[in-house]
Amino acid sequence: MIRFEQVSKVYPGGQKALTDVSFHLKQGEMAFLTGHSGAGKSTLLKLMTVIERPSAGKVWINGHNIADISRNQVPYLRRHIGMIFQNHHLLMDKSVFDNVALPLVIEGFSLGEIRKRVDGALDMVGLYGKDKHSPVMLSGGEQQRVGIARAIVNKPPLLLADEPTGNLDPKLSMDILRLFETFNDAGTSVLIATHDLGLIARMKYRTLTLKQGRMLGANELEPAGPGY
Ligand SMILES: Nc1ncnc2c1ncn2[C@@H]1O[C@H](COP(=O)(O)OP(=O)(O)OP(=O)(O)O)[C@@H](O)[C@H]1O
Repeated sequence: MIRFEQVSKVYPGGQKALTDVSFHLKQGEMAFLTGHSGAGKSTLLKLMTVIERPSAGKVWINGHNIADISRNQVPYLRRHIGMIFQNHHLLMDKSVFDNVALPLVIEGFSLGEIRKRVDGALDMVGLYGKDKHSPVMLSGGEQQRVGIARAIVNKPPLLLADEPTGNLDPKLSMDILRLFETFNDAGTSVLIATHDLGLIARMKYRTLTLKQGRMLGANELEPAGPGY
């Protein structure tokens, strides 16, 4: 699903963000990504979504080596990745429905199909019936769930979450994590970047730890087979 082979990233200006990072997130796996501030977590996520490209090494996403993907093809790759942000990036002047529908509108789905899928996604995150609300009328936890509904509405095989529980209390954070587990149980691969070590400790998932741009203890890769 995601495979990094000896990936390094040096930003223009010489700032080293990642050094020789190798790991593999298997299809259907759920894992945490953690590390101190500045350890390189966001850079890793930016490489997965091709916002940035590696300075050295290989990044494989859904079987594609991103070195082979032209700028025009990047949006097609991103359609297979649901991205969830800490501040959820909602459009506050649009309804909950419009926010969740956005990826489907971009993909050109019919209005009937959009209605069906948005209802389904809102149901999954426990917000069925709130489609006409404005996000400003919702609590922080509900807004975060709108962001999650938007990320899963086109059923991507991979979900990436960047500090998805950053602004939430422990109970709401746990609820969000349980939601990710539901998607994972249905076969979606999930990678969650978080500082919240308490949350990680309460769950049973593999934790990828970055320290000053290096991945701790995860550098043994099996040979790449088909489907990487
Ligand atoms: N666009 C950029 N240009 C130059 N340096 C950058 C850029 N983005 C990140 N860096 C540097 O790369 C290193 C890793 O940053 P990154 O944002 O990936 O860390 P992080 O683990 O996500 O941190 P945080 O938890 O604070 O968000 C840092 O030293 C940072 O200053």
